[in-house]
Amino acid sequence: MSATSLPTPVVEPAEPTAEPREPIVELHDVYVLHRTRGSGMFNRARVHALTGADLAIRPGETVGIVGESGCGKSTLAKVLVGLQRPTSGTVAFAGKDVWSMSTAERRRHIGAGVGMIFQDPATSLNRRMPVREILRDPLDVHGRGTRRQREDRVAELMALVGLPRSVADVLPSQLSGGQRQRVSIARALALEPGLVIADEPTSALDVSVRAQILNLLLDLKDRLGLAMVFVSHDIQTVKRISDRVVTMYLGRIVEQAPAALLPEGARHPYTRALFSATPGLLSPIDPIPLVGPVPSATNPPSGCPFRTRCWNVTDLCAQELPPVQHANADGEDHHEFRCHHPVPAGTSNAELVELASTATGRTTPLHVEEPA
Ligand SMILES: Nc1ncnc2c1ncn2[C@@H]1O[C@H](COP(=O)(O)OP(=O)(O)OP(=O)(O)O)[C@@H](O)[C@H]1O
Repeated sequence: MSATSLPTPVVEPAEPTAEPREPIVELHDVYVLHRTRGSGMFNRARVHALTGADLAIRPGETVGIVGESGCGKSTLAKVLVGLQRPTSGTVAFAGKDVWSMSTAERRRHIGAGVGMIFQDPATSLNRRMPVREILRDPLDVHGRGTRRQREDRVAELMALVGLPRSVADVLPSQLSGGQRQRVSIARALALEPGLVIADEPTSALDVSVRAQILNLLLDLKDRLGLAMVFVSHDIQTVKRISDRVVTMYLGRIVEQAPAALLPEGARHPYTRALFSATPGLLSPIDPIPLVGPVPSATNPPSGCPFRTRCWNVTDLCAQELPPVQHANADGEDHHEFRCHHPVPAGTSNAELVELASTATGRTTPLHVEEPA
C-alpha cells in the first residue's frame, strides 16, 4: 500500500493463505477491575468490567463484539489495542506479553501493529492540529522515513480514505462529521497496522453518512488485508460484516460463533435472546423473554453471569462457572460458548420463545446467596 520506503511494521498485514496463522493479539484469562469513585474508602466499589477473557484475533479476520450497554465491549477493545492495562491475565502481541515490557518497549512493539478508531472523532482528534499534522503525528512519533516521505505518506493516506487535498490544512472543527471520521481512519492506518479496532465507528455520525463510512472501512479492510475488530450496538451490521461474532454479558465472553451461523445457530441462551430482539434478523421479529434486569457489574452473580435472567437455570448455574464448550469436537470453526445447558443445535427461535415464556411465567427466581 505504501509508495514510500517506510520501515516494516512489527505486525505484518495479512497475506492471503489458507494456512492457520498466528494471532496478531491474544488475550488469556484477562480481568479488568475498575474502582469506582466514592466519598471514602468504604464507599468505593469494584466494577468487574472484564472477567476471564480469552480471545485471539488472527490476520485478515473481522471479529464483531456485541452485548448490552456496560457489558465490557469498550474495555475489551481497549485491552486489545494495548490502551487498558489488565488487572490480571496476559495480552500478547505477535506472541509477546506486552504488559511485562517497559512502557517504551510496549509502545514500540504495539504502536505500529494496531490502529484504533474511536466513536466520536470530534473528541478523539486533536482540535488544535490541522489534518496534515494529525496524520503526520504517528509517523513523527515512530520516526518513520524522512520528512519528505512523511509528507508523501500523509497525501497517500488522505487519498486512501477519500479526503480532498484541500482539507490538509484545516482544523477538525471545520470538517463535516463524516470527514472527521475519515481523518480518524487515516490516522489509524498511518503506520500500516495489521489490525484495526473500531469502537462504534459510525454511531456518532448522521444516519446519512454511516453507510459511507462503514463501506469505506470494509473496502480498506479488503484492500489492505487488515484484521478488524468491530464493536457496535448495531447487531445487524455486525452480523453482516463479521467473520466471527463475540457475545459479551456482564464482563464475560459467553459465546464466539461464526457469523454465518447466527442467529439460530447460536448455542448460548443469551446470544439467542439478544439476536431475537434485533430487528431485521428474524422475520417476523420474535424476542425471547428474559427475567428481570442485568445485574450490577459491581456485584455479579456467582457461577454463570446470565443465570439470574435465564429461562433454563438450575442450581448448578449458581454453583459453578460453566466451562468453555466447543460446538464441534475439533474446535476448528471457533464456535465456543460457556453454558451448562446450551440451546440444543437446531432449536428454532419460535421454540425458544415458547420454552422461555412458559418457564419465566411459572418459575420463581432461584434464591442464591450473592457474594459479598
Ligand atoms: N474508568 C472506569 N471507572 C469505573 N468504571 C468503569 C470505567 N470504565 C468502564 N467502567 C465500567 O465498566 C463496565 C464496562 O464498561 P464498558 O464501557 O467497557 O462497557 P460497554 O459494553 O462498552 O458499554 P457501552 O455499550 O455503553 O459503551 C461498565 O459497568 C462501566 O460503567
